[in-house]
Amino acid sequence: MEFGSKYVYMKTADEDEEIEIDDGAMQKLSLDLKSKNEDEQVCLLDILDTAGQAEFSALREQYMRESQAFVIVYAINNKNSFQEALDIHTLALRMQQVSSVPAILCGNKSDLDSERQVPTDEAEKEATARGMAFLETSAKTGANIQEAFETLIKRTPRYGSEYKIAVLGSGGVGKSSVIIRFTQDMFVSDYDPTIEDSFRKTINVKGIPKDMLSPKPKEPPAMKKRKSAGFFKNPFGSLKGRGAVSHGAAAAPPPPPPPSRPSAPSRRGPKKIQKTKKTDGNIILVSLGTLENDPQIMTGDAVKCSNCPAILSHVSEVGSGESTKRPWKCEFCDHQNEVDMTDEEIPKESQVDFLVDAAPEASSDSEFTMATDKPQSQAEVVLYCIDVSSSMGAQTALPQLQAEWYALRQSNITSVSRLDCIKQAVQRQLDFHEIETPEKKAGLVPFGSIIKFLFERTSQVDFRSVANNVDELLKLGQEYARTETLKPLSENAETLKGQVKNLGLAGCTALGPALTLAVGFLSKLPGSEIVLCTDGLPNEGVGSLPRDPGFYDKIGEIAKNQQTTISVIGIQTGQEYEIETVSKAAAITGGNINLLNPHELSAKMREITQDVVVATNVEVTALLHPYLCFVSVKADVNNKSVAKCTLGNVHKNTELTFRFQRKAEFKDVEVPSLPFQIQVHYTTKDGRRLLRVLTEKRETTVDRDQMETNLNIPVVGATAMKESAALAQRGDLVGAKMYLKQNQMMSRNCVLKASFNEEASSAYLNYEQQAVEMYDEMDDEDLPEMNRQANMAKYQKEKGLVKMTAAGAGKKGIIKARSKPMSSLHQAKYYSYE
Ligand SMILES: Nc1nc2c(ncn2[C@@H]2O[C@H](COP(=O)(O)OP(=O)(O)OP(=O)(O)O)[C@@H](O)[C@H]2O)c(=O)[nH]1
Repeated sequence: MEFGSKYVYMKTADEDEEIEIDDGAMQKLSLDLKSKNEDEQVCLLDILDTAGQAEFSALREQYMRESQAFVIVYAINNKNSFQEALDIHTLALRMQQVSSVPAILCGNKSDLDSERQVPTDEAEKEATARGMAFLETSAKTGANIQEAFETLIKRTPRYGSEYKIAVLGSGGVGKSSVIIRFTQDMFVSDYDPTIEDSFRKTINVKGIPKDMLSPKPKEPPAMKKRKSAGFFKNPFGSLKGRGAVSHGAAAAPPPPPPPSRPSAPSRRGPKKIQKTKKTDGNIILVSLGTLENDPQIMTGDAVKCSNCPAILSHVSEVGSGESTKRPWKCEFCDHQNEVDMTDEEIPKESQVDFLVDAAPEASSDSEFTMATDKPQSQAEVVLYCIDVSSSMGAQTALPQLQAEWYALRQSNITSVSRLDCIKQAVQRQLDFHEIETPEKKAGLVPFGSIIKFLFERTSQVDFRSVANNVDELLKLGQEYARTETLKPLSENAETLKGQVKNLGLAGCTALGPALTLAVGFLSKLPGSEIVLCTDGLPNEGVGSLPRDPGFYDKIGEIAKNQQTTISVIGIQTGQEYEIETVSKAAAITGGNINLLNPHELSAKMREITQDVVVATNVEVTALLHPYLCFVSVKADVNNKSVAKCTLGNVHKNTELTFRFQRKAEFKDVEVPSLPFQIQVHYTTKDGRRLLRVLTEKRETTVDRDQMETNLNIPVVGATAMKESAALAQRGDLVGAKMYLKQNQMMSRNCVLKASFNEEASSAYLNYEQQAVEMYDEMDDEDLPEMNRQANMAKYQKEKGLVKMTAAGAGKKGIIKARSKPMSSLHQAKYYSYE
């Protein structure tokens, strides 16, 4: 549990001041970061860790165009990676259409000198000839890591304190390791290929040459276009056109990058002034991904107050007395309880777990007996529902860079079909699961005008007569679950991969029926997942668009109730309405929604599997002291101090935020501190039902200054963006913009009052950067309002924002710190992909 401010701000809704905000473009508030030493500059590095594997290289084009400076990495014990590093440099120059670019070539893994394949002098000579700086580094020992980034900064023209840097190089050379060593001073020895990650770090650099400090006053193209850390993964960003789509035609050259928009609004009328109440730091943020961690289970049951929902915790004061009748005055409602517990049974930590139900024994007489001997456990099944309708045959031209890259490697691929991309992506996923989680069961549900279940064997589903009836389709799915066999990947991965390979195009798009059948099939397998891959033009049976948009809410609810997650991988077609409608089902179940260029499919598939379900059937109760009430969450009708929400499946990155304020009727009561409690009921992967109780006590204040100076900017920022996105999605774009601005102002005050505390300012700049981008999207008059609203989905769901906005180094790397090493088998397979 994290709070928006160190202090609970004790003002009621009516009491606090109003401010006036205009709806003009959101400006970056110039916060000039100054170092105490004159010859030193504060530099805020926004570092992008890119994918090394060719599989993910479609995104490189964007990095290369939009970054200001590059760290190009090879491994000294890998000759090929050196050659590739040089090729990457060549492409970077070509993409930026310049003859030189700020870059440093890093020969990483210098600690492995005995395996050296690239002589130092050869590499240095090449780097010098190409105008790059050069250093040999070791992420393992830390040698030259800091120096590498400082050297790069000294060669990069300074336009404000922010530097956008991309780290490029082949797979496995140590790009992520170099960044993690630099930002967090640690070394991660396991290998897990990166898709894309962002990190931030502020450093002071001495001795930046004068010509870099006052470069020509032209804005580098890079600075405007590249999204900041954390928002580069932009599922809906493609609405604005990324990559070119052509139907069956030969490769078309990609469109030129969109010109950067002037920041001043051009067509808008005079600025509107809005009066609004000041916002505050009364926020609680709960990261539910931690449910994955091993629970520290208390002996005995949770002890409840007999008057309110509170549970006895480490902040409770339990009097001494006979062991069976010890007094406990509830810190929430003041009720005098008598409890029967020993000192050992009183929680000592702010977070404790209680066992509610042991894992059910596997029984053989369950209604659905799967054809394996093992009992079906949680999160063990993933169904890929794959659209094979004729529109999936449309060809997409490869992005320019990727085409050049292939050309460089003597392959003349210039375009691929949507279905080809999906096939490749699913095959990779099967490979991945086969090695990493061989016990997992996977099945394919291709759909066009016919629907098949491709599990151990192939069955064509006879759904025609019930194509327009959700209940009948669900039933049919359930029937198939009784008869169809899903075998673990260790036994049938090869068969499945063969089936994927042979998928062919087939007529119309019975998307709704296929999805319903899949949901029906999984009805007795809580924690399972459906990955729906489609270009989103459903035109047969339930869910046909535009006839039946309500279907997607309905099927989403059904899936959520049975604890099935639906994720959507939508292909960019220009028909965004359809895909957004289909995606509602995913939003309801807490699944991922991605709309993307076909080239990014495998990356997305991988991302989905990395964002695993950590707990199912999750129910959260948040409890405030009766002096306080929740704002804008569904609080208990009779008791505004209790909020409940049912979340279903929870992923590693699921976060909940609550806002609260003082109740008007307790305006004059003085109280030095107040308790807060979050109770989470959840089912673990091994089937146990647990209750996690988080309790904290916080000091109060009525002094706005004290509350503001002690803000937790990452928490405030993350909440502001989420809530603002929610407002925009509900159609209140103006309210959303005001809200964002207001929080920006409050956070800025914090930084100013905290007298330029480095951590706070760096956290602020990070938040501001993201908020300005989000604001610009809401303000984008080139986009229809509906699309602007829809764009906000990504902000609402944006993962790891808090980690990203954390002061100083982005903490994402730590989250990424791989819990499980990738097997050497997987690595070998991974490297062998063409
Ligand atoms: N000995 C040694 N091993 C390193 C060093 N840097 C990275 N490694 C190891 O090399 C492997 C790959 O490192 P990563 O940082 O994941 O490589 P990457 O370039 O980000 O790889 P992709 O994500 O595929 O692009 C890991 O097992 C690291 O522990 C180093 O300086 N010395």
